[in-house]
Amino acid sequence: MAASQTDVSAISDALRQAAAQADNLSISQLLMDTARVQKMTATHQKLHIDYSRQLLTLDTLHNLHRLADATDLRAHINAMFAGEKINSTENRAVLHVALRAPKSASIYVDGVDVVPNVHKVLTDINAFTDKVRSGEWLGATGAPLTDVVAIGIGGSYLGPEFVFEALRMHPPAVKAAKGRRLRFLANVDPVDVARARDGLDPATTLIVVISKTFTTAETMLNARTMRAWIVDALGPDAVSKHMIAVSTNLPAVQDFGIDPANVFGFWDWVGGRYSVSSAVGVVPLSLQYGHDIVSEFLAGAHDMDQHFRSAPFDSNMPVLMGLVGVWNSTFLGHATRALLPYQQALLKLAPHIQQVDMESNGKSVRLDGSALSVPAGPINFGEPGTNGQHSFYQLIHQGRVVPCDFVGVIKSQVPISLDGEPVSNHDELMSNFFAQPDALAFGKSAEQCRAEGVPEELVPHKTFPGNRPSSSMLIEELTPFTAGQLLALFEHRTAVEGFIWGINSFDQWGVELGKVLAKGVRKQLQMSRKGASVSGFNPSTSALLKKYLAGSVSS
Ligand SMILES: O=P(O)(O)OC[C@H]1O[C@H](O)[C@H](O)[C@@H](O)[C@@H]1O
Repeated sequence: MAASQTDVSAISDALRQAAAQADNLSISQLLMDTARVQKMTATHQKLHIDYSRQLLTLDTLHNLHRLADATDLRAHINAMFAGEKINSTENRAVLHVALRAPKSASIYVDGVDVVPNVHKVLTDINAFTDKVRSGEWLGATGAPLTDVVAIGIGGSYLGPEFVFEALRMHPPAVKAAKGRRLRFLANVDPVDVARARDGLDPATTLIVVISKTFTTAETMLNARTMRAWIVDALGPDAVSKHMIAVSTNLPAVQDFGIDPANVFGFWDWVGGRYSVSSAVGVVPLSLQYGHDIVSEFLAGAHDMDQHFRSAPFDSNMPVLMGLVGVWNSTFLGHATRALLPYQQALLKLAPHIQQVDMESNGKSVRLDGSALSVPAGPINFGEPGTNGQHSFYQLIHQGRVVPCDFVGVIKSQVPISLDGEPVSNHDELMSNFFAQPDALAFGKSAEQCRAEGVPEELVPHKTFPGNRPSSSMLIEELTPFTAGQLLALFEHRTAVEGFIWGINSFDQWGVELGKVLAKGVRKQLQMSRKGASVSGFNPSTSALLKKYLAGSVSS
């Protein structure tokens, strides 16, 4: 994939020049150009995005598209879908798209079509989860397993929780989940263990241990803790009825003592943060909602995969969002971006996308190991609106500039209209969704404040600079299908940005060092609990450890 370096440099120079002059642009004026506004939208089925509030002229947009071409974006996308080993530091393919491909598709890795294996696992999951849900699979006491604790962390937790929450109040999902509970246990903190099993009875609980590697320290300790909870209550033989696993490491699962017949596999070409469409998400979500709902979710993700793969770039949602991201991050120099869903069901979207994006693109070197002049991916954060408005929006209106992605839903999953109220609850929510992007874009001048009679000494405090970029996305309805589309859309935005930056978005070496250092601390704590003194750490860590071991901050 030989991108033309000359073209990339020339186009980047043009974009840098445009960025240097961006202060002279006014979003409020750009918004008066109807043709531009129409051009800066894209609709795909029940999703619509409007990025006309970006500090972006049509000329600059054109140059961003040229940058995509010069960096061979199309070839990178094709290579990903073709199963090429684009995760070069781990020599792996990147094929989460294969997890939602239809049976009729063929995708080869090392000469093997992976699609039949994907569908074999899905069929096995459907058979197992049907048995649990119907009461054919019973616990050790003969009671049905109505509750599930899904143990896993990072990619083995965040995606499944996002989908679980997105569908919790979706009426068909509510019906399908009747009488069932799904809890997640991610943190190794004993408080999280207590929260996960609070009110649950081992006799009616199924534990799903989810770990790609089956070596993650937190997950393994939580698995042992929950196994002890089952064994203490029901005896050792109960484990085979009450514990199942999802992993790529079958020997380790067997060593742990889970029946190999109750393990659902996936593959090294599924990155942890891209694994919600694998057994990682499908097992807990099917236990809760049944496989029809999960199939719709996978179909939605597949639909977005197809759109990403085949739509022309000027109407390709993930590509357009990625180009906007590159513009804001690399050229305008914004270090952060906010994801602001005006939809409580999407409360776990931002936490999930934080991992998808920051673990993928939080890199400082290119694929060839050479240093980037500026780090690649931005800091992502977010909260549902309107909650965020009462929390951090002060900063995004009058403090630092944070490009925002607003997400709104047209039809509520559960509409409420109170007699006597001027608007429905959902209209109230959405009034804020429509108002905030304009508040950011237009701001409020000192003159406007004065015209309103604001006392002169308060004018600087009540002025809003405006000219703050955002995009607004509308989803017709939040369903399993659109939740799948949304997930894949954000996954692919991250890939687009990474491809243009020339980095490997699919490894995560940056998480290793802390894990290694924790081993030394763990050993020290173990020895110190038997009387050994603290040694081998720097003065700061030694002092902190001594206080911890002494149980007091004053020692
Ligand atoms: O699924 P596991 O192997 O337990 O890994 C869980 C998580 O831990 C790792 O540290 C990585 O940062 C994540 O990408 C991964 O999803």
